[in-house]
Amino acid sequence: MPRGIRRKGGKCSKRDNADDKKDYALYEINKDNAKLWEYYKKQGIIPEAEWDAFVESLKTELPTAFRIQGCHRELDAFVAMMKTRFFSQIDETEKDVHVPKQLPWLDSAFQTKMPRAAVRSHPILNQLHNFLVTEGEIGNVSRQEAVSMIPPLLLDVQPHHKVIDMCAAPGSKTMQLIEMMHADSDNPDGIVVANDADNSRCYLLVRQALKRMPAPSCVVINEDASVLPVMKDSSGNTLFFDRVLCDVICSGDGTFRKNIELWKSWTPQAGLGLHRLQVGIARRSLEILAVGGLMVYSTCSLNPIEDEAVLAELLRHFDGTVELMDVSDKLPELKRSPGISEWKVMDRDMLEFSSYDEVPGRLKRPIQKTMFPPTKEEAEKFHLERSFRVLPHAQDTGGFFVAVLTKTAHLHPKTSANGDEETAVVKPPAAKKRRMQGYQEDPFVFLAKEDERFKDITNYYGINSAFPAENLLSRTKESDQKRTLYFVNSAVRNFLQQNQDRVKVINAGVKMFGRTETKFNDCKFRLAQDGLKIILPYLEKRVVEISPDEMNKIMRGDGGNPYYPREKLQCDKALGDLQSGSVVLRATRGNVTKSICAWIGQMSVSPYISKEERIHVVRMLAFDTTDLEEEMSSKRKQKAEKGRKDRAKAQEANSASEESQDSQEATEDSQGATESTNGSEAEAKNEEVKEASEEEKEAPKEDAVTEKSQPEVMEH
Ligand SMILES: C[S@@+](CC[C@H](N)C(=O)[O-])C[C@H]1O[C@@H](n2cnc3c(N)ncnc32)[C@H](O)[C@@H]1O
Repeated sequence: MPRGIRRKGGKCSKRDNADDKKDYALYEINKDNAKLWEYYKKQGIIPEAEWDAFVESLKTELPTAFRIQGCHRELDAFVAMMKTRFFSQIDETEKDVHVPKQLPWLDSAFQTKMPRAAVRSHPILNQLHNFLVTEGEIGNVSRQEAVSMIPPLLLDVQPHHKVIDMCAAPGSKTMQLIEMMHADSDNPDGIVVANDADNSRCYLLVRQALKRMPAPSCVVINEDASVLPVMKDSSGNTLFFDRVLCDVICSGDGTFRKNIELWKSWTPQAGLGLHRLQVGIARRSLEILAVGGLMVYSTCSLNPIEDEAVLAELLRHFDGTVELMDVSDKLPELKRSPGISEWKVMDRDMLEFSSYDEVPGRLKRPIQKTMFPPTKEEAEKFHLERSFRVLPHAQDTGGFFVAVLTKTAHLHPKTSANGDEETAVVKPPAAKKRRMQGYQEDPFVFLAKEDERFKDITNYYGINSAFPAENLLSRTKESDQKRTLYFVNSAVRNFLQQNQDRVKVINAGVKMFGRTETKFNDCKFRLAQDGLKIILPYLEKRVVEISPDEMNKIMRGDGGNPYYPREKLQCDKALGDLQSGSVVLRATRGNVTKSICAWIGQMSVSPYISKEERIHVVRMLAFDTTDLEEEMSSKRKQKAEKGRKDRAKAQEANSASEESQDSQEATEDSQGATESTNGSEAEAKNEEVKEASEEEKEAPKEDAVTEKSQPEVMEH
């Protein structure tokens, strides 16, 4: 099944996986596919001398790779702590035990082999594993394939750029784009638009990327990228992007090492069925690219039909206004193979055609003219050798294809009456817009200047006048005042104001103030940890410095009770004059400062952050967290076990209805690309219901009269 495609309803793929897993347990999977070997031998992509290494590598399990997200200020301290605390303790002389190695082309990323059995039997590997999971939950670590980190690195994203990620879910590259944009500031001027055609995968992106790394610069939209509507900039002109990431849906044959089910199913049809959509998405990407901007086209397929053939068709269509860039000097440590200008076109039965004229009528639809290699003259102009492949055996990774393109002029420039060339024309999509499905999102409503809510907030927290309050919004149809307030930067604000009726917006904004109802304070809004980094520089009240020791105590709670008695804390004096309610506690050790949202009552203090975040704070302030990690890991296991049992029960109950889907699913082939755009409405809705209930869980109880009524500590 093509990468990024989910079969209708998602049920079949889940059951297939379950069956596959059963199969793997009983039999060794046969890592062999005659068509695959024949196809790639004929393409000449792998030098003869490297063929055996290539085959061997595809058959070996992919190492685990992870990246330390660089947009938290303590990147260096974090990496140093990880090396001392874990890497230096690992004894490589033991069987199957490896120290993670830095990726040659990215200092903040590591790759290692961590077989389950070794993790189970070696405490230090177990601790490292728990650490990666905990830090992954709060966005400090991202588990991501090594090669998948390459495309954003070649986009050279700057803080002021307008960036769009055309096929973004589940969002690992979107996170990198955001991270680059936020390298120097928590509130940069640029925008990252993350788009995906699959509605439920948009919510997956929100959950996996933005919940972990909330960013005021990011907006998630749900459109078919090949027919993306024209969007407008703040002046009402066509919106062009400085950077476009086009990491398209593909057959995924670079992922054999990870997706072992591909061994059974792969045929050349996988690539043939996606070529047209890939061209469509990439063409639209170039149409909305600004002159002088960069676009990266990437796939995790080694197939030239999905790679060079798509590029050749783009270069043909854009007729000299678009060029492939020579990026051989970028990421110098990355071993790569240059793109090719000649390749073979074969049908699913391995029948080979040397030109489109040879293709019989019955195959003229699955095999398109644009799949064939360029003519000699075209090849000289196109420089397809500037694109590149990363072959799995070159650096023990997955396989990947990347090309960087730039635009030198608009294809259809529009000339104004006085003769000056205006920006260009981006035509509305040629194809009819597909009817998108999914949950009907509430609108994004910005706070009016005179809004009473913000007046209360300003007085209570001493927010200085430089804070851009006009960038606060709530999600509501009516003038419901009781809602969470989110913050976006000015670029996202302009985007929403101009485009929320043009494209389907799924998500934008960092939670900054949550509604709280207590009789004890004058402000009905508490600070939310997600938005703290942004608002902190503007807060003139309710920020309390405490010692690292006291921060450690508060994070751990008092014998498991999250409400830490004030009488046991030195900082009680510092808290003394403050009215009960939301505060920021700040502690510094060395060059690490940690600020967290908390709630102070008459008698106690409690942190208002997730468990993972509490462990992170304790760790970064140089305290041992082994006990906390172990406790968390055992809770995770219990939860997973319960989930497994619940799923098994549900599966039993559903088995009858699943049977009836079999025949329908058997007819699905690469048409799945179209179906992927439909998503699953029910799934999306479920997701939304889940989000809503999470929100409720977080909300403090109404009108408390006792200490107990303080907000519940979040447990994600
Ligand atoms: C390879 S995945 C993208 C992976 C993502 N860039 C990342 O790094 O996490 C391809 C994505 O394309 C989406 N997709 C498929 N057809 C699409 C279309 N016509 N327009 C936009 N997205 C599409 C799929 O839903 C899938 O999420």
